[in-house]
Amino acid sequence: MDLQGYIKRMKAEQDVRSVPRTRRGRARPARCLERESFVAKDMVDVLLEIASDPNLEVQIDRDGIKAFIQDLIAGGTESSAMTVEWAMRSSRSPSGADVGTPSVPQGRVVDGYDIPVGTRVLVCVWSIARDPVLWDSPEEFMPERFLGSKIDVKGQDFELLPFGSGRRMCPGYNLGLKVIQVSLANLLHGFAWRLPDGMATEELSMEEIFGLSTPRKFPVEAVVDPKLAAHLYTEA
Ligand code: HEM
Repeated sequence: MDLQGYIKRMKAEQDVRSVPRTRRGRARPARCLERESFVAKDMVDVLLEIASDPNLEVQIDRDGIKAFIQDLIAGGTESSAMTVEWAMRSSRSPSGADVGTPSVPQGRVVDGYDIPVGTRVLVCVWSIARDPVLWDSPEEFMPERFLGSKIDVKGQDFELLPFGSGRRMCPGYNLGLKVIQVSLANLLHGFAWRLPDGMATEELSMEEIFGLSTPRKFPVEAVVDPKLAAHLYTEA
């Protein structure tokens, strides 16, 4: 199957995917999952087929395919999961967009510096996001600083680049933001969260460690109580 054929098939799949519903109008997760793995297997098949085509304008080899899939898995899971964990700070209702601290390096020519062609330039978005010239109390975790702010995370405001910018910007940013929003909404709507007895909010460590997605140094430990009727936690 060629790329066009694959895209057509994906679209047809999407149409089918929107159909299965429970009687209450909810999507049926089991059927969806089956289809997701089917689509993922298809994608790998198509990539392998493309890799063996000598006439392609831009060649992709098996290592390229592996890197691509690794990008999708790492980018599609850890980045969003880490953001949700950072956002789960007791007694606040933060949103995913509040906590963008990427550590994936990005390349740009730096204004005013003579960078020879071919130089690998890494922009440290970590320090830009903590620059006291740009941010008040940059070391403070203050999601509310973004309330009413015009700065967004879509690569246009260079003070905040959690998804990078330009043509190598994260292609999964929309999915990432939605996953974070839905995960947080469900966690906050479905459960009452508090710190373990005797622990004050200020004691919660905000230290981080170096990693692909800047994980917390210490995982959040919280006490969780259900807020909703029991059947709402098990219904498909
Ligand atoms: C909170 C969630 C996410 C964050 C913070 C994030 C962040 C980033 C960053 C900073 C880059 C590098 C951009 C650049 O070089 O300028 C990137 C690239 C990438 N991301 Fe994400 N990402 C997230 C979610 C996702 C998701 C959900 C997917 C896919 C399902 C994804 C797939 C990718 C891929 C394939 C690239 C490489 C793009 C390229 O090199 O052309 N990301 N991401």
